[in-house]
Amino acid sequence: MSVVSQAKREQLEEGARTLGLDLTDAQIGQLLDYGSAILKWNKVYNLTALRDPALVITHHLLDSLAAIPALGRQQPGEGRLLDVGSGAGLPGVVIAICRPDLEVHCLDAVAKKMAFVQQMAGALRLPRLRGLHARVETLEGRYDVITSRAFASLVDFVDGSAQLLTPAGIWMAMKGKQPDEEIERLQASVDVFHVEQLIVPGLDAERCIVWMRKKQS
Ligand SMILES: C[S@@+](CC[C@H](N)C(=O)[O-])C[C@H]1O[C@@H](n2cnc3c(N)ncnc32)[C@H](O)[C@@H]1O
Repeated sequence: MSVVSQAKREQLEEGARTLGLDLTDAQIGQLLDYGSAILKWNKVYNLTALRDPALVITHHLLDSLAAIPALGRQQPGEGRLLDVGSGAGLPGVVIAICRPDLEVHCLDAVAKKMAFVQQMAGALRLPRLRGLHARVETLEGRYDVITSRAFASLVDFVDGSAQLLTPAGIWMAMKGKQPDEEIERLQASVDVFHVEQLIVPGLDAERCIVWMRKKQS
């Protein structure tokens, strides 16, 4: 853990506490190692525009961690989760660290980003994490939760992944400002059952999760 210092550990621990997360030392260590790896391998894999470790903590790690309590309320038990357009593995790798009960598949159309996620699965000893290289429209499988962060419009996210969601499954779209226009453009077959505002420690920006499911006919 060379790039991220002790000061960053404290920043992450304090942020996690503010979010009400009771993470173990091992999980904090995995998160810091992951943040360090993003910066270390950035030139090879083209993972992030950020260069400052403090910003990786707030904008990537804490921003993703802010969704963990909400995910726990919607999916308290085990299941299969797909993170679409995952890039460096956000939020999928953070979810895999915090929720070892879930099988987490990160998906991206860019092969080298998923090579990085697969590398993280080994380095961070996360046997239930996988990096999948494919376009979402062509993927096969069934998932209980499908997430995305900074991926696409809600319509494109839902249309592209509907074939992958179990009948009782839920979509978790991480967004900035509440996307009212995108919500209006969703098909009538999609039920937006909750829009949840998030506060990210150290980040002065609007964040929300749009929770959706298929309407039962
Ligand atoms: C803006 S990045 C967001 C990455 C990450 N979720 C984050 O929050 O930092 C969007 C990602 O979606 C991927 N992507 C775009 N279209 C895709 C598709 N049809 N199927 C899978 N991934 C796709 C891109 O390669 C890119 O890595």
